[in-house]
Amino acid sequence: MSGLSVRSDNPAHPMRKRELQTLPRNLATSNLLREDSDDENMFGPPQLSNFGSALVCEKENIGPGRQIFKHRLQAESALVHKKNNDTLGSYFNAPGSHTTTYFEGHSDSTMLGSFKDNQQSMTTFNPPQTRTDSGKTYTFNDASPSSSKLKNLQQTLKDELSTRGTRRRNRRFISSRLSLLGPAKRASSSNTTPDRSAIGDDSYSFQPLLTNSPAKVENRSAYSVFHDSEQSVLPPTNGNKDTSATYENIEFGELNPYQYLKKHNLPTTELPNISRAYFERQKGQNRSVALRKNSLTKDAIQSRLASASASASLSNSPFLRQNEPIKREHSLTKREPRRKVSGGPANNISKALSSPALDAATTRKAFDDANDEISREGKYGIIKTPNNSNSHYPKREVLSNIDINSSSTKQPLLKKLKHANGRMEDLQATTNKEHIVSVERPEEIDLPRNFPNTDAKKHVEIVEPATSTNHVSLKPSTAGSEQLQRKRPTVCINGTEYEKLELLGRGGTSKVYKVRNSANNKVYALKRVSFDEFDDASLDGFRGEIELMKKLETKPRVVRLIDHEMNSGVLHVVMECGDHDLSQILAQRSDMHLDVEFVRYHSQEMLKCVKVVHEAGIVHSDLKPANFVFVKGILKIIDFGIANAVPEHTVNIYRETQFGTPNYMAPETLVAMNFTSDQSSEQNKWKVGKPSDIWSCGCIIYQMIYGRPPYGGFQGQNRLLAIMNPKIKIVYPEKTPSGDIVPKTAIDTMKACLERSPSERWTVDEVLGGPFVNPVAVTHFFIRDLIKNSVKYGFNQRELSTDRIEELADDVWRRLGDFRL
Ligand SMILES: Nc1ncnc2c1ncn2[C@@H]1O[C@H](COP(=O)(O)OP(=O)(O)OP(=O)(O)O)[C@@H](O)[C@H]1O
Repeated sequence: MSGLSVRSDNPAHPMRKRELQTLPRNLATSNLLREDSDDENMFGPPQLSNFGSALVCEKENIGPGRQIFKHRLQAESALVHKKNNDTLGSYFNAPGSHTTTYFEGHSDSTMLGSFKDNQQSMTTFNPPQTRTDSGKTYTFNDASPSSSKLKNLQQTLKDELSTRGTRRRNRRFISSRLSLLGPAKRASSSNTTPDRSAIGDDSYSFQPLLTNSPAKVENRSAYSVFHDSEQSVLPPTNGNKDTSATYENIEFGELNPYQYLKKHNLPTTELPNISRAYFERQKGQNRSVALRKNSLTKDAIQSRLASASASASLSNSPFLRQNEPIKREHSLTKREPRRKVSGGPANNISKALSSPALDAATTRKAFDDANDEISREGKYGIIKTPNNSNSHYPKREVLSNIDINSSSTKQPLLKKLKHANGRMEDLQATTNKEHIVSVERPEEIDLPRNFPNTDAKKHVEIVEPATSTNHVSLKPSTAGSEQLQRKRPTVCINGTEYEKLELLGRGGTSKVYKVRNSANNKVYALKRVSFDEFDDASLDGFRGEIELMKKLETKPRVVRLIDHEMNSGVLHVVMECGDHDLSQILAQRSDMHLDVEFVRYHSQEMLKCVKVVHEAGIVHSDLKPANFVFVKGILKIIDFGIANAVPEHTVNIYRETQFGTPNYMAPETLVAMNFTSDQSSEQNKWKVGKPSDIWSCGCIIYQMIYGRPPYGGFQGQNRLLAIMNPKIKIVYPEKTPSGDIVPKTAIDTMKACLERSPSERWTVDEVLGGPFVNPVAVTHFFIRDLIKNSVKYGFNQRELSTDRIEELADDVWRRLGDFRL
């Protein structure tokens, strides 16, 4: 069952037929058919019209218990938008819909829907089955004889609406174009409606365009005036509604629709039609091209496989592989608008290759232009006239004879060609997967023979020995390192080869290297001292150092001697290698705040080294931070260059030369030297002893706390004079330059080490056991117990001498040391 069913309360009413006959007229006069209605009105909510009014059910006509149905909107929408009667009918008369029962009085309806069998629908609106016009109610029934008329009416409405929509879109499109033209252009556009009489009737023909009604044809034909000479541009349509067919045979050439329109001075209203024809044609062409390219790509793959198996290197050239499967489609390139590229073929190539949006067409054009340039210049041979329009590019057999070495001037262009081909190959490799791009065969060029095998230049051997300049070995770094190793100097000491790795430091007469034993690959420090063979004093000094190191080689706090050799004015001493010396560590912390624990720990380590030397009866006499090195975390003493064995029970020894470092030298060593006028041999000797090393240790502790040695503020010889001058006292600020508080115990220790009188200085054991280096910790319990015992002791011993109190203090102190909290 289909169709619109309108039913009145009285189907036999005489007014019914008449009203039905007047209905189309009402529809025609409704706003739906208004000529000048715009799209918004057309497709928006329907306006109240006569027809719309007719859709309103009068309450009295519906009957008691029935609500007035005012869904004009739905009714009109249904009438306008439903395209077929089936849909329309199903909309109104679908099973279970509310229309049937509505008029049977068994259901109720609201604005949101109707009720049937007490079931409410919130989604389906009741259609306006009853409509009143001028107080009359119409009932549409499928069985009505006017059903066919209604169908026709619906069809007419639909046609009109679609036509009007198309017209509206055209107007919008054209008006936007016109707005771009500016007033003058718009005026001329509108002037494309010339007065026939004024122009001459014979020179113009009127072309009926988009229209459905004769009246519109007449009106619109006024906009379609063309000169005779342009008849072929826009052939007559003979009233054909589908105006796109009018433009089927138009030759656009390289023009786009708009250019075509402007060129032929067509009215802008025709632009949509021309565009439609233009794009329809493009669509067909694209489809055919895509099919052709797909087949070409398959050919290309097969060709590549074939060329890959070929032994000739030239046939493996990407340049040739690229061109082999190419078949030029002349019509295709003709269709594509070509860009004008300035700067010649070279620029074209570079632009094409440098373009981030490199595509097949760009690369192809660069390739073509390069070939064209080669051909024009004629440097590489005679250009053959293309045999046919589909063969414009050189054949691979011809290119195989090109000798790029025959002329140096040819190389840049050929390089460009190769480069372009490489890019084209990459491009094709990519596009082959997509089957959308074909690469065209370049124009045939007859080039000179002996074209070199360019692939041979690119050949890279991986494993073979280097026989050519292009050879690349897998082991360049290994070979390089071997060469470097060979270049490293080696020193042979007592038959053992040592390879010099780096310079660790240098002294007054020596250089110390980090070396590696070639036999066992162990790393050592090698001290190399140059001396005058005939300087007996120096020779004795070096021999004495070696002897001391041998004597102390078992001591863990002395750097271990490995080997030594002395000949030809050079002393080589191999010893265990340290990581950092103490001077490097102090320099690293120069900008840092005072760390008492750091000072305490390194003071301990240093004094332990000195203790070992002193216990061996040796005075180092040149202690300085640089002479202590950390070997695997243990501070060790080095450099016994001016050290001397101190005879047992001897406090001081005297040396004839002074090599010590002034910053850390004890005053007694300087006072004893010949800064006096007396040059006698006795006074010309340096007095050194164990207390001198303690002074040096005091200077190093002072530097660790205050950042510089005690007399570090003096420069040059003034420093020596200041050290010797007893009136110049060493200051011990309570705070460091950076404001850190210096512990009292640290100050006391420094004072004890830097006593001007050697006999008043603490020994190494005293410093090691001192409150700073070896602090004693007490607990609250210990203090409470101490007080308790003291009170008891005092109660019994009312009289206590100072000495007795001192004895008691020493006893407690000793016990605290043993207690070791
Ligand atoms: N065994 C070693 N391990 C690591 N580094 C060392 C070793 N021996 C010396 N050095 C480094 O080499 C530097 C110089 O060595 P050394 O102290 O023997 O020369 P020197 O005392 O300046 O000589 P001189 O006594 O002639 O002044 C040291 O400051 C130290 O940094």
